[in-house]
Amino acid sequence: MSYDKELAAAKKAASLAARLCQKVQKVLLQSDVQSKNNRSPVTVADYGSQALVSFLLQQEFPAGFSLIAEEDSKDLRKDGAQEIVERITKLVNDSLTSDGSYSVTLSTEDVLKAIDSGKSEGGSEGRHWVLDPIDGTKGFLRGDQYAVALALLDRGKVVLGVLACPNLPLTCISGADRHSPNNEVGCLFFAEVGGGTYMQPLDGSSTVQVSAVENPEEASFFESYEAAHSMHDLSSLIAQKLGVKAPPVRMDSQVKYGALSRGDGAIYIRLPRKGYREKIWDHAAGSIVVSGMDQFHSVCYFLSKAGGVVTDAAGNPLDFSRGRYLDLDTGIIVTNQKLMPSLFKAVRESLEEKALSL
Ligand SMILES: Nc1ncnc2c1ncn2[C@@H]1O[C@H](COP(=O)(O)O)[C@@H](OP(=O)(O)O)[C@H]1O
Ligand SMILES: [Mg+2]
Repeated sequence: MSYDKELAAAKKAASLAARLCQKVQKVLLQSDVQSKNNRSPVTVADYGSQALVSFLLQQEFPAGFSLIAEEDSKDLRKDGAQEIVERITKLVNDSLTSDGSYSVTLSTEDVLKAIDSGKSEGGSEGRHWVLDPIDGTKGFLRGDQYAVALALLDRGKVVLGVLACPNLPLTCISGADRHSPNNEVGCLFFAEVGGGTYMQPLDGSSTVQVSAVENPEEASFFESYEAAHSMHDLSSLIAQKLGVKAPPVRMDSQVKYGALSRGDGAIYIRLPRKGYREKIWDHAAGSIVVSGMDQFHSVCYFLSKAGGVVTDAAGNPLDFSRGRYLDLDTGIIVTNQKLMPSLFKAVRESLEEKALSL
């Protein structure tokens, strides 16, 4: 089955949302940033991105539309939030107008409704879109990396994924190529089941060929920038056992999956503390961008030769069919098939050494 129409719509929606985010990141107002009740930050760009993607996908695929997305409009419907809702609405309408192919103007209520369309519970039946409107909000606020991450599930499996990464350089971010004179940023990664993974500039249309990591021992490994999101001491022990020489590359969001898919690194280790529940929108698009690659279509020589794998820390594939959460007891490991056995050995030994269980 082909998902070409869905992929084209997803690329367009994620690109437009990324443009909205770039605009906000450039001139971030204090009032643009709010705090959710779990105390994590949320911005007008998170809401605007979700409203925009939700609206565009619903226009395109109205029948049985289902979206699982991170944000909801609860805080925006509270007293005193009118001004921020108007700001979000203007951002969404400006983005639609800037594209030229839409002649609609959304009301504030349309925008709130579009945000709330993301409340689906997902599951193993039917099709569900999965959206993180800004993955890496903390990175976004720091002026660092973030991604608009959009995927489609069909009967519980990820069948396409798009990662819009506005601040990721077009060329390799680690190793010898790091000092490339080309400092253009903005990448769009996309993958469709059976179709391979591609990357193109966010504001262009030609595919780019990126450099490849050839020696796994020299390859960088990736982890979260935020120490609260992943145990850095444990991943450093794992890397040491593997003999990885390069220091870890710490970055926010699923940009890590995108960068890994093109060979900027060979390993991504994510080891949250016990009790944290991973959400499907934080991994759906990234996982297919890495694992959707094959020898003929991938932009990445190193991973494509070996094949990208995304599993939990015990080596099981991630299960996206169980609703909004991944419900893993363990962390997430991303690598290629060749490195898998030695990496999992190092993971097991390190967990034992730190007296942590899988
Ligand atoms: N304590 C925690 N442990 C693990 N992940 C966490 C966390 N708190 C937040 N996160 C998730 O980490 C995501 C960012 O990923 P990364 O750690 O790779 O930069 C956040 O996405 P949002 O920014 O969309 O909220 C959030 O979902
Ligand atoms: Mg988010």
